[in-house]
Amino acid sequence: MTKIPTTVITGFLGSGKTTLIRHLLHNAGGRRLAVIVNEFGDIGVDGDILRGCGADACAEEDIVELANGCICCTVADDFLPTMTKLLERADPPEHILIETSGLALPKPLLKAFAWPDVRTRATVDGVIVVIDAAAVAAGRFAPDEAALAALRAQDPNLDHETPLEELFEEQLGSADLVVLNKTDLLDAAELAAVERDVLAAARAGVVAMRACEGRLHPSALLGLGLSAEDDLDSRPSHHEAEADHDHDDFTSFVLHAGAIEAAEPLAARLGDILARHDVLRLKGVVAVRGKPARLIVQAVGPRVETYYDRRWREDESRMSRLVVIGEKGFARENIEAALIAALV
Ligand SMILES: Nc1nc2c(ncn2[C@@H]2O[C@H](COP(=O)(O)OP(=O)(O)OP(=O)(O)O)[C@@H](O)[C@H]2O)c(=O)[nH]1
Repeated sequence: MTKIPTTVITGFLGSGKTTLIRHLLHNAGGRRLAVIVNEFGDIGVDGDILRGCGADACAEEDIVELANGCICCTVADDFLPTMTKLLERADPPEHILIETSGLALPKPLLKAFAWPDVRTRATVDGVIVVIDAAAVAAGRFAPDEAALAALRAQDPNLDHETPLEELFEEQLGSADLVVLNKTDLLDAAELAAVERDVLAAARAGVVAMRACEGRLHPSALLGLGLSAEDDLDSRPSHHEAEADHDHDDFTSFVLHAGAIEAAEPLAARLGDILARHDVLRLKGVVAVRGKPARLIVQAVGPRVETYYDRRWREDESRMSRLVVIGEKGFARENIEAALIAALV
């Protein structure tokens, strides 16, 4: 039996995974694709955005959400049944894309491809790690050396890595191909420096492709034919010994609100809130009074983007909902209060 090639697309929160998949779906060249989308946070935004993009390569039912937590922790309960169902379809997809949550450790997912139900019918074509080149250049994944030195002076046994740095390394270490995304936000010298640092942290032989909004030709991303599930030992992991990794270092909440009066001031208001608080990611759907379409809100670090995607359906209630993700201990009450005040 021919195995269905499956591409795992991973990378930190907001690096551009959904954007890259949207581009793939619109340029699939007749190939029938299915997408499994996993998100951190209690509401699915990415699946909704992908379904809203209306690409021919992928019907709405071919986009499947795994919403019960990070894919690396729910492999047996969520991923395997979903994948098996997809593979058992009378008319299975020609290629499967899996978007992991931005906080996922890819290795437990790769290990699932060794399970008998999956192994005989699917193979990991390749692991693509999408990198927010601007966030790397801004030092978001690098430790604050001065602060760490001070902490270490108090406690010499201190773990030397921050949660962000560790996750970044873990994802990068699993890559077959690195997409250096958001190149529009950097100049040539900055980009070259990021590329050098990223490749130094990846496995030997891994190449980086530069991209803006994930716009790469599908032939560069799909059909790598690497059977990554047979090559797990070369992918280092901090969590090899942990059966269950519960993302203790990160947390999220969902904010529900009514329709807002006008879209224009929202981005600036959100930008202001994000400049004052340590939010890693904010995204969701906002209803604007009198507007027939949904306003999508996206923020990665302090950068905010808003755009209308599709019309509200008759059966949908026109409510706003935002998911907010940060490191554990972030000022949830203050952020929540500020967001409620901004969503008017
Ligand atoms: N400037 C710039 N923005 C980009 C680029 N690619 C994506 N973005 C924006 O970055 C934000 C996050 O993009 P997504 O594709 O949702 O990122 P993601 O990795 O799927 O996010 P999570 O699933 O939350 O981890 C959105 O506002 C995108 O429009 C790019 O190349 N340049």
